[in-house]
Amino acid sequence: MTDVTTLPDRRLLLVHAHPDDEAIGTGSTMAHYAATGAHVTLVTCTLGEEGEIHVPALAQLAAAEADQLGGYRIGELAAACRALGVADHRFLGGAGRYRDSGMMGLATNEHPRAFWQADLDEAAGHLVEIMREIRPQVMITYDGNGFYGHPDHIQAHRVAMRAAELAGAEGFGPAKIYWTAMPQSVLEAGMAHFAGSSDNPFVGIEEATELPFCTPDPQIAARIDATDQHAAKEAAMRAHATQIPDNSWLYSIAGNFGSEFMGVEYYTLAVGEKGPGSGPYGWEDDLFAGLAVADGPDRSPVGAAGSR
Ligand SMILES: CC(=O)N[C@H]1[C@@H](O[C@@H]2[C@H](O)[C@H](O)[C@@H](O)[C@H](O)[C@H]2O)O[C@H](CO)[C@@H](O)[C@@H]1O
Ligand SMILES: [Zn+2]
Repeated sequence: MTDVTTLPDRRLLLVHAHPDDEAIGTGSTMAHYAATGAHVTLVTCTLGEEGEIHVPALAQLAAAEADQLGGYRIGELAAACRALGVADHRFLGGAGRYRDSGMMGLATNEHPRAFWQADLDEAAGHLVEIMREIRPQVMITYDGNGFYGHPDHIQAHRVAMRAAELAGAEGFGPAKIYWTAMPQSVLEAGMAHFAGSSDNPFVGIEEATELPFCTPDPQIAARIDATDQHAAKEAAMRAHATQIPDNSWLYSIAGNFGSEFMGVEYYTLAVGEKGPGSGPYGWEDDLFAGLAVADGPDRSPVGAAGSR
């Protein structure tokens, strides 16, 4: 059990569904806050047992074969966390407690240990104990649709929000809760890039507004430009080699539909007061903006110039 008085002033908790999500959606944000002295805790809810395998030599690890992909992805995730400079990583309920449910509608959703089948309060209880220990001021997870509708992402949202409610009732819930998002203007500028990516579950969609993860620009609360950390994010994504082949749609997502923007990540604010921001919609450039710890000694400016 960590003594919170020994931790840095700024403490960020991220709740993700599978090994790879942390890099794709929040890798630069994690690397930035780790590099500037905040304590970053990553909680991953499953081992990703049902994932595809884009490394031919590992094909027999698949769920329908040796069913060893989950264990292998523990190693990929450890390498990704090293690349991001994040040392505090936990699996929700311990490694292997909750199984990857597979894509929505598949029979794997019904597996008795599938995260999609988890008892909400039991799963949230594991996260409450991490919040009790770390006392994060800021939490990041997904919106109610899980960003793109995957059952484990939807469940991660539900569990994270329930845990924050329970922790809040005991006085140690996060003051600000953000959900990952992509602004409509960014998606519209990169649709051609997105349409040309591989293994894309949304292939054929031509209008950005038809993508489930499209958020109108005025609803975005924070734009974290950690472009100086884009190499760390790319290294973390490469660590997830079984999941993210070179031309994967996930590189489009990670790079905001344009690899030159790999270091910029966007969020809506679900809980808490938005702090000072800039631009036409007052986007924050720091997730701790408005909190007493925002001006801590280890704070360094985030939010380079940059148009997206
Ligand atoms: C980013 C993410 O959530 N990845 C999940 C997802 O992977 C997708 C899945 O394999 C699908 O079949 C592919 O078409 C798609 O390209 C993948 O992104 O779902 C997996 C199974 O639940 C999960 O292991 C993976 O981490
Ligand atoms: Zn995922």
